Parts: sequence; structure tokens; C-alpha cells
Amino acid sequence: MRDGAVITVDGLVFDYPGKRALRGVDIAVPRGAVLALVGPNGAGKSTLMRVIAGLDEPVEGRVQVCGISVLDEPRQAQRHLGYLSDFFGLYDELTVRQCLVHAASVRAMRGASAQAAVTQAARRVGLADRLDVRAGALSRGLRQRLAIAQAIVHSPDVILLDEPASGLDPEARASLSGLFRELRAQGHTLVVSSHILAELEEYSTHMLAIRDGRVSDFVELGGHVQAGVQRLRIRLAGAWQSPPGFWEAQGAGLRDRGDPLLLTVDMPGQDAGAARLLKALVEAGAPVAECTVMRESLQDTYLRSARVPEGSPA
Ligand SMILES: Nc1ncnc2c1ncn2[C@@H]1O[C@H](COP(=O)(O)OP(=O)(O)OP(=O)(O)O)[C@@H](O)[C@H]1O
Repeated sequence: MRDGAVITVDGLVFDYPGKRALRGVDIAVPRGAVLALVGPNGAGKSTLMRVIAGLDEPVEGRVQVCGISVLDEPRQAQRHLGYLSDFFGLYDELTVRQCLVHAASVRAMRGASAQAAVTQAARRVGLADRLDVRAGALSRGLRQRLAIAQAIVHSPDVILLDEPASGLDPEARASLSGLFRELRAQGHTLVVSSHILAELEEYSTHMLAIRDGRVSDFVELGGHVQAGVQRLRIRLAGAWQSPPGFWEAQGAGLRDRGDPLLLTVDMPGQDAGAARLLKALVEAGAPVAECTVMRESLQDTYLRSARVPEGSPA
């Protein structure tokens, strides 16, 4: 899993004066992932982001971004990083263009390449038609977009966003979700912290749950019952009797026989396995009307990870 990881964190320990905020965090974030960073207030999410961004120095541990040590070569690593703090400020008197030119100059971009970066960043966040509007005149949602554009003006591989949707109305949140899906489609790796799980669900591929400075869960989101197995719900248009040994021959586990027209099947092999099973069903005369992969919601995953196993000390 570490092969192909764009962010790796090993044994990270971070202390504030009198407070240990991270207590040995290990993670490997695959390239192209959108990582939902979740956990209760005070769990250590913002601290983890700041340390990955090279803004705070840990007591122990290593952080690499695109294979570059953030602690040993912060400037090199930061070329691959964009970070948006939960409390960001904008220069309200500057126009969108001026804000972005400034952000580009902070990244040592000059001349034509800076201009091109400004135009591209504005287009990515949907502000291309507002380049001459003052930042102070933008709505809250558009200010958030401008702040993100500033963070990604140098087109970093990794984008860290700390509670980017806080304080936004539902419309602005939905539009931000769309932006994150676009950034993901463009190949960026995103780490997004939020307390609103339904929203993270819309664009996240992985969930990292932090509790009391430790990783409590790190999972790929999707229809995984166990590693490599999908739970399929297959709806039949009419009665069908499986031939003897059919499920065993497919390597599939039939779970629920309550409703003869609704089959729940655990099938290994991801989408290729599902495709093979559907072909075999149709060839065996099953009138397949619909097949869906049953996915656990991010909320379910999070709450499951939060549950203390029976018998564990409280
Ligand atoms: N500057 C600081 N000085 C001392 N303690 C701090 C400081 N900043 C954060 N902490 C403490 O470190 C712990 C982790 O804080 P952090 O802000 O990383 O949590 P978080 O998961 O981002 O929380 P939230 O969801 O409330 O934003 C908390 O107990 C917090 O009180």
C-alpha cells in the first residue's frame, strides 16, 4: 500500500505545551485519493494537517509528500502541497486577480507562468469571470473558492483543506463538493476535514478517523464487506431456481433467501467478479432486472469505528 502513496506519515508524535496532540500516527494515502479526515473535536485533525503541511514540527516521526521529507526539505515538499487553514484570511481590498497573483508570487512564480497559473486557478474554482471583483465583495462561498484557488495556484499534487465548508450555506456547500470532485478527477490527492459526514461522503474515497491523537480507523470507502469482497443486491424480474452447486461454482456466498426475487450475494473479485456472476446468472436463465453494490455509508463506517468492542476497557 505504501507503493504509490503520495503522503506517508510514520510514528508521528506532536506536543503542544502541556498537551500531547498526536500519539503515534501512521498513514499512507494513495495518489488520487480523497481522504475524509474525521474525528471528534480536539482529536488532532488540524494538528495532523499542519504537520503534514510542514507548518508545525513534530517531536517524533516522519512525513513524506511525493517522496520528499517535509521535515528535512520543507520548501521542496511544499511545492507539492496546497494547504487551506480553517481560519483563513483574504486581502479584501485586492481583486481576485491580485489575490491570485500575490499567491503565485509567494510560490516564486513570475511573469507569464504566474499569469497562466492565475487564470488556471481561477477557472478551476469557477472564478474566471470575477477576476476583477474585489475579494471583499465576494459572497462567503466565493471567498472560500478564492482561498482554495490561492492554495492551489501552483497546481500541487496534494491539497489539504481544514473544514473548508464550515459556515457555508447548503448551496455553497454543494458547489464546493462539485469542486472537490473536479479536483479529484484532475488527479489531485485531497485531504478534507469536516464534521459533516454526509457531505464528505459525496466525494471521499477513503476515511481516516482520528481519536485522541491516534488513528482509530483508516478504510477505503465503498462496497467492501471484507477486503476484496463486494456485497451485491440482485433483483429478479420473476421466480428463478438456482441449479445445484451454482453459487459455490461462482465462488459466491448467497446470504438472504427471505425474498425469492431479491438476492444478496457476497462476491469476491470486485467489479470483474460481479460481471462474471451476472453473466453466469443470465446464462443460467435468471431474469436479472437490477444489480447494485451495497455500500456502507461513511457515517456507518465512522460510527462502527467509534464503537468500543465488547470486553474492551472503557
Ligand atoms: N495551540 C495550542 N496549544 C495547546 N493545545 C492545543 C493548541 N492547539 C490545539 N491544542 C489541543 O490539541 C488537541 C488537538 O487539537 P486539534 O485542533 O488538532 O483538534 P481537531 O481534531 O482539529 O479539533 P476540531 O474538530 O475541534 O477542530 C486538542 O486537545 C486541542 O485542545
